[in-house]
Amino acid sequence: MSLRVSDLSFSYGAKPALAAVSFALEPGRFAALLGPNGAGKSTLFALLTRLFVAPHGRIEIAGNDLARAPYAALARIGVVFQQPTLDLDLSVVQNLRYFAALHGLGGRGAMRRIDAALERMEMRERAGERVRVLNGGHRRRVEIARALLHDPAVLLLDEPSVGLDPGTRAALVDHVHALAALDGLTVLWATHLTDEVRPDDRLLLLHRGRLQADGTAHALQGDATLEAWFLARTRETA
Ligand SMILES: Nc1ncnc2c1ncn2[C@@H]1O[C@H](COP(=O)(O)OP(=O)(O)OP(=O)(O)O)[C@@H](O)[C@H]1O
Repeated sequence: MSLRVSDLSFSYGAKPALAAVSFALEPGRFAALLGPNGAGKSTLFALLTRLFVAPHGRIEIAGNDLARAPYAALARIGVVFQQPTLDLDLSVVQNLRYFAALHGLGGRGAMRRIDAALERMEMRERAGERVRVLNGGHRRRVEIARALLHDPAVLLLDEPSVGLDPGTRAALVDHVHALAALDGLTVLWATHLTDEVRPDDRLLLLHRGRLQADGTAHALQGDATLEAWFLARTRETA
């Protein structure tokens, strides 16, 4: 398994945010982490990236225990956070070189990886342009290329389509599906939008900090639309 989460719980003070969450993802899998606002998606990502340390439970990334071998585990994970973090005044390639250097990658080896990552995201011909002139979808693709530079086994994306128009969103979802299918990358894509989930995707439904459903999207939704299924499963009972 590329990513294994076992019995993970977390609270902000007295307020529980995640309760006994467990799942495992195999290589090449696109998994949608679907949940309404406040479900606990960002908290789960903060634990997976070790921004927070989980007091309960266990996380394994490509066979490395995040608590016992954090450097080995984090080296196998690529992350695209909800808030864009590119330097708008640097070119695409300068942004990527800076990040490569943070990972101890330099010289020709780094440039080869940068070329390959931009190629994977169909952004190679934009390498010399300032990020400021790129549209939102292309900026997101650069961020994904950056997250792939160190050749991770697992790619985490926290609501990466926020602020993009529907066509651009759909193209980005397609791109990342292709990465999982062609490169054997394990993808965990957090969203609250059901139209980003494909029928064959693994679907993890998170609501009020609990994993409420885990399976293939088409099997979970049955005869309902995914939107109707999602609303029924997450309707607040006051
Ligand atoms: N720093 C914090 N302090 C206290 N409570 C927090 C903090 N961050 C998140 N929470 C609470 O924890 C719960 C889970 O929040 P989280 O941000 O993980 O959800 P989410 O699914 O990512 O939502 P969103 O889509 O709005 O980002 C929510 O009830 C939220 O109010």
